[in-house]
Amino acid sequence: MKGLLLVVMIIFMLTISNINPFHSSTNLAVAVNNEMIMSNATVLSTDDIKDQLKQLEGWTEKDGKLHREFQFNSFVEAFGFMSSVALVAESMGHHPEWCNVYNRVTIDLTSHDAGGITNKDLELAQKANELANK
Ligand SMILES: C[C@H](O)[C@H](O)[C@H]1CNC2=NC(N)=NC(=O)C2=N1
Repeated sequence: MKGLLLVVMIIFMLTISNINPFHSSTNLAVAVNNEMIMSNATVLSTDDIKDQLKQLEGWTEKDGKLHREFQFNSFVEAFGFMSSVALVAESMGHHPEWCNVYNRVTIDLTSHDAGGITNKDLELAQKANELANK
């Protein structure tokens, strides 16, 4: 009887102290999940960006953002490129800062939520290059 009372007391103490052994796995899962979400939005180091830019034709880092200027044969081609990039950006939930003057499109990429350049920016830059070369 005393043993049962002790077990009940321990469970009660753990419950009110928020150390709940039955849900810790859920808490851990949430923590891991948050880390996974955050890992997508992790700001890259200068060295990492330099390394990645070697495989990213035409892109540079300018004012803390990925930067590239595209030139097309016409305004219509430039606008078509922008339309394609816009659809990709929307599907990613990640959007460019850009400007269009006649047949030229200037794109700057940064992750506003994260406060710097992340893998999402590299991904969108690569996809923009693929669309420009189509
Ligand atoms: C709610 C919405 O998905 C977020 O605000 C997205 C939208 N597009 C975005 N685009 C960019 N470049 N950075 C962001 O942090 C960002 N956040």
